[in-house]
Amino acid sequence: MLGSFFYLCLCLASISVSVFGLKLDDLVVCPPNVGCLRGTYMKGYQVEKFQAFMGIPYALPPLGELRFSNPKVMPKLSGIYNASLAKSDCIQKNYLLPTPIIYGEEDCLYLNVYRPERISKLRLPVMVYIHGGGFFSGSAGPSVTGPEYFMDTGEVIVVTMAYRLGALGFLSTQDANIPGNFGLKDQNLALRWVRNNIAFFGGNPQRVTIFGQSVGGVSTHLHLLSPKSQGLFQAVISMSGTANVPFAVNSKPLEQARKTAEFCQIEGADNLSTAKLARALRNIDVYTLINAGDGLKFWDVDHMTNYRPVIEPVGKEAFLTIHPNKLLAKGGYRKVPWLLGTVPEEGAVRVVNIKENITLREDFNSKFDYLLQELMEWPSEFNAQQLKEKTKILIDEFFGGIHEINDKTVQGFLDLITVRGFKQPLYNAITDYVRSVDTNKYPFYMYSFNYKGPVSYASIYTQANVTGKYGVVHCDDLIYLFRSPILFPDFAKNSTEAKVIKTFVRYFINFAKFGKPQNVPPLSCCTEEILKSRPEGICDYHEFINNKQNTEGFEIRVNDKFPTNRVKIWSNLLEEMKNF
Ligand SMILES: COC(=O)/C=C(\C)CC/C=C(\C)CCC=C(C)C
Repeated sequence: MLGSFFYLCLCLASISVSVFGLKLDDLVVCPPNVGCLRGTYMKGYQVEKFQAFMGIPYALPPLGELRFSNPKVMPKLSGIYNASLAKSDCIQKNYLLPTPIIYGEEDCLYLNVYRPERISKLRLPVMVYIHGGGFFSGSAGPSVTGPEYFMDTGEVIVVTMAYRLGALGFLSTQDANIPGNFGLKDQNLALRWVRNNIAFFGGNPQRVTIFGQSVGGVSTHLHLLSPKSQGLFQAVISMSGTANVPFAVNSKPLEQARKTAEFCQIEGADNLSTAKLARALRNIDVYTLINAGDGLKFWDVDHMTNYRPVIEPVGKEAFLTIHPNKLLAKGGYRKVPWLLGTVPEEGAVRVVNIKENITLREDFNSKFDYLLQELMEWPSEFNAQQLKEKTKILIDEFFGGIHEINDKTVQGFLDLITVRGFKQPLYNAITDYVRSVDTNKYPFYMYSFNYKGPVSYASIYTQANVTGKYGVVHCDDLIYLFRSPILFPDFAKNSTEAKVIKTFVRYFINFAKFGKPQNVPPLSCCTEEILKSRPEGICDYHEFINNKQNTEGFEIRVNDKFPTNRVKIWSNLLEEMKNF
């Protein structure tokens, strides 16, 4: 009896402060290199409570000289740090909302750790979430990225982190003065924090899954490609974003840094040395800096994502030194269990507001060919004549030859952005993978979240309530993974949505635990031959879909349909994948 009492104390000593084996306080955790953190209890969605340690600093505040610098490890905290409150989001101008305003803080490099109330002696799998938001917006906080549904299971530890956004996260002079990729380096440092400290919360640092949505998905894929992130995780879930999307890499960062400086009224912005440019940009008021990003827009809020990851010169601290497309084509990255996710109407993230806002739509239609061409982000090697011809092919294919967004053509517009922005990159990422990796040894998995519920992000993207009108849109799968009390009301506990949450969260947790989906219909292994043999499809994937006929109201089935013909139209237009 006494023996097991001491054994229990020994286990608990690593996760909470103890004196002579007596726990002082469950809510105080003291990782030796971090210092002591006092967390709080939060209410679960189905369970009574779980523990939250929020606003933990993982890097020095990136202020003053540290603005546009690689993140620096946070020194050990003294005393007992109050980790019971979430910190502000990273300062951002959120172009995803119909009226973008600036909010948040420049001092924002904090992370949140959530764990079940009762921790077993077995270390729990850890799931680290990287939020999306186009590299210019998003939140790691519990009012948008609430961990309640994961905590209801009592089976995992969830970590969310904030990372620098927009110019502060991604502006670059492409040299040592402002190397860029700060947002990704922040994520990397947060992952290092998890590896070094999560055991003190009861987590298993050898069983870490990173998952992210949209540019969070892009980020997860980039971590898979970057040697800097080697050894920091054991599985990856990339939702609605891969490293080869057209908004993943900035091809002209220095030009953009100079333009930003010009819009900040910095004198001589276009010919200052990069050292002087960096000094001047470090001294600019943060609101002026963020508003300067508006000057980079060619129309309304487009391109939505201006500040992006960059290819850095080779160096000790570089995160990405080779273009992701090259790495993907060569298979030059680590092989860990990989789950890819998508939704049917990804393109709605931009299309809904253009269609619903009459002023915007009319303005778009008044310069339709020009704006459509610009939106497509063609590679710079095509000349004006080629672009004109390629745009015509798109208008014929997706708009039935009609040069206008209207009720008849809107679905075509939606399909166009969906395929160009998300599905063609997804298909290419898979093609590259099956070409270069033995998928019998290193399989990957895919899901499509098609469940149509009573709320939708479509109504967040525009002023009107358009839930359902555009189908299942970009971010809608998040509704069933994270509680977002500032965006959506809670679902009734006995609703179909509550069941979807339980099932979808379980799907993710099983992947984190076992490296593959469990207790769902099996998928056949994806090979190059299978992919090639399905001109109207893709390899098998799990589809989450409504089903009024069964008691659950939804089902998971195996599907293989994909807009492959349109993917190929794009691949031809981009002159990619000639031999596939
Ligand atoms: C939550 O959303 C995100 O993280 C991502 C974005 C806001 C980027 C959305 C990107 C587009 C609308 C552009 C798609 C790209 C082309 C059509 C070239």
